[in-house]
Amino acid sequence: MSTPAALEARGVSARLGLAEVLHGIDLSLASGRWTSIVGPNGAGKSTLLKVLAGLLAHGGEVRLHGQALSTLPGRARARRLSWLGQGVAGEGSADDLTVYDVAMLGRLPHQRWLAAPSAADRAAVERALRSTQAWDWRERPLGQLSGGERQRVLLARALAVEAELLLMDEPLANLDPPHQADWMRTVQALVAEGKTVVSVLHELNAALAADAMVVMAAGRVTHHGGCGDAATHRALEAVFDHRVAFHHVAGQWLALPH
Ligand SMILES: Nc1ncnc2c1ncn2[C@@H]1O[C@H](COP(=O)(O)OP(=O)(O)OP(=O)(O)O)[C@@H](O)[C@H]1O
Repeated sequence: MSTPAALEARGVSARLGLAEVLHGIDLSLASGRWTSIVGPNGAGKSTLLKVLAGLLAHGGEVRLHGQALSTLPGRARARRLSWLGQGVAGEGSADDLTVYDVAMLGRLPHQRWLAAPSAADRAAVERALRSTQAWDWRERPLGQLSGGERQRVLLARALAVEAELLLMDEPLANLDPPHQADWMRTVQALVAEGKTVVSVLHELNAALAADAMVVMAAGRVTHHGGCGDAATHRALEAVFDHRVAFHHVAGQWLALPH
């Protein structure tokens, strides 16, 4: 790639329980671009994203703009790298918090210990909640929201960090079509500002709108290339048992299952 790498994985392996689920992954993700990670269930996509975020013990090395992630102090890493995980309702201790306070959690890496939020923190939270159209619910507890509403609040929390790099695991889960389109516009705006976005996506058509795609199967990267490249489409066909076909419609690639 001609653009510099925001994130690099070198010889990365990872275990969950007794099983090794990532095997020798080498990857270089371009800065200022949106990369989608796709592959069948169990391929290791979420595990790889957690390793790239520094959230999971692993073999090998992950570098953020050339610096080993393991050498970055936690707060500095949390300011530079924002994480949106799979927010399953009822599993989080945040359910009793208001929407506003959940989004404010995204500002923790910017705040001094026990300090009250600054005007900049409050402005970032308001911007983030407004951009995901969650501002009107700011007084409601997270636990009382629908799945899609909750997802928009968790996205706002990730945006409120205002990090240079955003890692998102299935960000479109539970979102209705207009809010999926809004998410894509948000990502495009972030990339236009020079930020780097990496997202695990099951929705192939959304994933094909990215700048680049990482295809995974059985704990390995089988392909990394442009979303419009024939080689990328062949790699997707291979990992999905030749049950997807690609069509170029109205200026964009669509993948249809068959
Ligand atoms: N605690 C665990 N112990 C052992 N294996 C696990 C554990 N958790 C997950 N795995 C296995 O690790 C592999 C990778 O899981 P991962 O969640 O990274 O896959 P994924 O590509 O994100 O899948 P999906 O598309 O279904 O979300 C899977 O085969 C899964 O069964």
